[in-house]
Amino acid sequence: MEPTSDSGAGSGPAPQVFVLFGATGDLARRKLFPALFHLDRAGLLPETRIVASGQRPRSEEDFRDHVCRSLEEFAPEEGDARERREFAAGVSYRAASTDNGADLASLVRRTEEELGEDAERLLYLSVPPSVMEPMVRMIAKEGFDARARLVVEKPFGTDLASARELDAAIHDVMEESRVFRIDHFLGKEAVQNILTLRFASGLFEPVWNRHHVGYVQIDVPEEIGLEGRAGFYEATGAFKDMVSTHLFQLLSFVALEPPARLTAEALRDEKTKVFESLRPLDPDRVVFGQYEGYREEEGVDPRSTAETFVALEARVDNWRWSGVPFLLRTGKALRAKRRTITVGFHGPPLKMFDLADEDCEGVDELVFELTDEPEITIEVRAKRPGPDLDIAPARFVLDFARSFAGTEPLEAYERLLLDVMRGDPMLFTRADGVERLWEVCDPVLREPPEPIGYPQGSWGPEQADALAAPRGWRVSRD
Ligand SMILES: NC(=O)C1=CN([C@@H]2O[C@H](COP(=O)(O)OP(=O)(O)OC[C@H]3O[C@@H](n4cnc5c(N)ncnc54)[C@H](OP(=O)(O)O)[C@@H]3O)[C@@H](O)[C@H]2O)C=CC1
Ligand SMILES: O=C1O[C@H](COP(=O)(O)O)[C@@H](O)[C@H](O)[C@H]1O
Repeated sequence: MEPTSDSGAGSGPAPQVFVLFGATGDLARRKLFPALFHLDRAGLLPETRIVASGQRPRSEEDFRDHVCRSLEEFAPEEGDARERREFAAGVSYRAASTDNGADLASLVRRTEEELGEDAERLLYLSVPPSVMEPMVRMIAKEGFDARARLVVEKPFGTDLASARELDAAIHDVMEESRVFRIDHFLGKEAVQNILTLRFASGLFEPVWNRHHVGYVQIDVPEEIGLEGRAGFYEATGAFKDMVSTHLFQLLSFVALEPPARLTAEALRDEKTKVFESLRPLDPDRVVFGQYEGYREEEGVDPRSTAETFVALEARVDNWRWSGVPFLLRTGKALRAKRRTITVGFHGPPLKMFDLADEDCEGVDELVFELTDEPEITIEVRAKRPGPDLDIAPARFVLDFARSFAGTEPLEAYERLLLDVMRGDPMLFTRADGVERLWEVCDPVLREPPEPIGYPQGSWGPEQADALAAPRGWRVSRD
């Protein structure tokens, strides 16, 4: 997707000093180093020096080994051992804390001088929510902010008050146009296809409303459990980790009105209007769960009430969506990993064929699978080949492989890192939208439901199925 005007995107990005706070963490090893490595090998990365930082001192050699191991584990298909070592050799490491970043700051200045005077500084905050605001203050104190772009990882505070404090701290040191609040789900190819399908063709928009759509489901079950992130997860939980962030961002792409122009501000204005129209959540329409065995995980409080599963119903109170339930679900240690958006259309108004009553109630579903190689299908009914008029479910499949042979999709972080370097904020979230989302979530934060236990490998607590009645969760039906 190419922005048309106010995004600030230029030609090729300038050389970058990429300062990664939280470089010893899970996100860095799982996604960020593999993304940078891939961009580098694909020739898409401008000349870049990575300056990595965690709170504990480590030797540079030790950290480079850590980078190589991360690449081996999370990008096994990419390059060979020599290329991994060469990439890691370009990474430097300095410890920094929220109180002291002096060593790191002087390394960044030296690196910048080596890279030349047109070098740009990119500060990436991949640290837990509790550390964000003090880290921003430290960055200001050490003078890191000069000419920098700042990338802030979700969840952007943990409630309305803390989000406002974080924004205030950021705006003390940097203007909003330099701030990139990253939600990597918006970098996924299939998510951008929601916009193209809706607005680059005339087929869907006329039926994209309450008259034709019966429900929307945004369903992101995960098979993985804690993956050693107890510290982060105990303080954050599934609701703030996934729902108030990724799942609501996806909802905004499904629900937004056509922007007047394809510019970053016009698109983000429309997203914010969706958030403004969201009804504050009703805790009676929210189910929390916790997988059995969670309390025995290393680092978890044996009496923890952290939720590892959330299912809820959201309502967008505007003329387009009035009466249409938006059902959101996510959780850890579930039966399958999926990231699926389903738009369920009303069935035919009259029973012409010999179908059961429930089959007339909306099996026409448009399904987006948010995989790196996007999959978009439409579930309808068709005649089963043969002598009788047998009706059976069948699907249209968007044939990306044939339509776009020879092209390679970018993984979400790859795409978004490039966007930051190009100065294009279109796929990043804005402070007003984030603050409104915390208002919408406030009733649940104040009155969180008691998490209900569920077996690992299941679809979560049964109580979540009632939310999606009568048809149930599409992903559980597959
Ligand atoms: N993990 C994931 O899959 C995803 C995570 N995110 C977001 O990324 C961010 C980081 O998450 P994740 O990597 O999982 O978290 P981790 O807990 O795995 O890592 C946290 C990182 O922050 C550093 N850190 C913690 N406290 C301090 C401090 N007081 N001063 C300096 N550094 C500190 C840690 O350093 P040290 O190791 O030295 O303690 C570590 O490098 C979060 O905002 C999360 O929401 C977003 C998308 C996906
Ligand atoms: O932000 C997060 O996202 C991941 C899921 O991302 P995906 O791209 O692998 O689907 C989730 O596992 C993690 O808990 C969360 O912090």
